[in-house]
Amino acid sequence: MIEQTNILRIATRKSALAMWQAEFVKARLEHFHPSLTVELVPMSTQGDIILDTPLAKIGGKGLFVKELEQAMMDGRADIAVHSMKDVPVDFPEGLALHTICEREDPRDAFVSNQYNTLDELPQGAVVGTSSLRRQCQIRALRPDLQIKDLRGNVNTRLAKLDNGEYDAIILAAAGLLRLAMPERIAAYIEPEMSLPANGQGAVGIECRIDDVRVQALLTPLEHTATRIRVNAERAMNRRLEGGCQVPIGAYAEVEGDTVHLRGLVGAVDGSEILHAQSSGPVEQAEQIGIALAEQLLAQGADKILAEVYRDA
Ligand SMILES: NCc1[nH]cc(CCC(=O)O)c1CC(=O)O
Repeated sequence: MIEQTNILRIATRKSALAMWQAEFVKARLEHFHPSLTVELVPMSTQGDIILDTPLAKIGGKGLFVKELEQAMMDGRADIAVHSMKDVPVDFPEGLALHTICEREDPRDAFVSNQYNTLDELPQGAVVGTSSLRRQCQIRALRPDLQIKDLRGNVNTRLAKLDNGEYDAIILAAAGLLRLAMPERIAAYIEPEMSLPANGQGAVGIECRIDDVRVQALLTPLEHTATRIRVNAERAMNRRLEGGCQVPIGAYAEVEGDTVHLRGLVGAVDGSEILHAQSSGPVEQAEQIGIALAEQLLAQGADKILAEVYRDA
């Protein structure tokens, strides 16, 4: 392949997990394009800087991507590597999600130094999570537990657990597996008990819409089944206006030519959780996501979400 420029710069957050994901994309790009030089451009985002306020109150997940997007718009970077879970449903003008890489384990993980499972936790135990989605599902399973906010990157959260501030914390299994800490996972929480967030475990790559050079370089990193699953999940979130931190779960699986999607909207206190599921041909992943959102809205999801936004 003839390349005018042989350098590609990756905008990334500085957290260990973000750096791992950027290094992973760098390695994949260098594997497919041996003559390409890939450089990382690490930066701090508002989401990394403001650590003392619950995410829902400071504007949600867009905070983790804005600085990276600005770097691409200014030409300081060519791509941004994101955890799909942290990517808002809409992109700024001139940027788009071009590539979705193969998904890691999408499940939530139960992490504790004393207890092996959620069931083993004694009455009133303190569980750390900053995710409304995890909070409402745990409250529904175990109304007696105390949920305490937990912010910071994966290592910060683990340090807070080790300090004794929590009896257990819930993290995405993907983050712990990528950071080579599988022994930290006391138990995987099955989707039936804690439906993952849309895109959890998948890495996505954003770039400028008009950058055909970079798009050609990215193409071999695309994973079709993951793309279908994440498209269905994100379409559901988008229809529910799940723009910021919300108690929404969305999880799709592909079986042959069929995509199965499960969705959930919950009241933060776990008092009410709406579930829905739907299946259809993979070519219609997004329509299935939208239809599922509409099923949830018809069950009253709009009222639950309006309450969440009012309290945030
Ligand atoms: N909210 C932060 C975040 N964004 C992505 C991951 C994990 C990795 C992934 O989902 O790909 C995490 C940590 C967590 O939820 O424990």
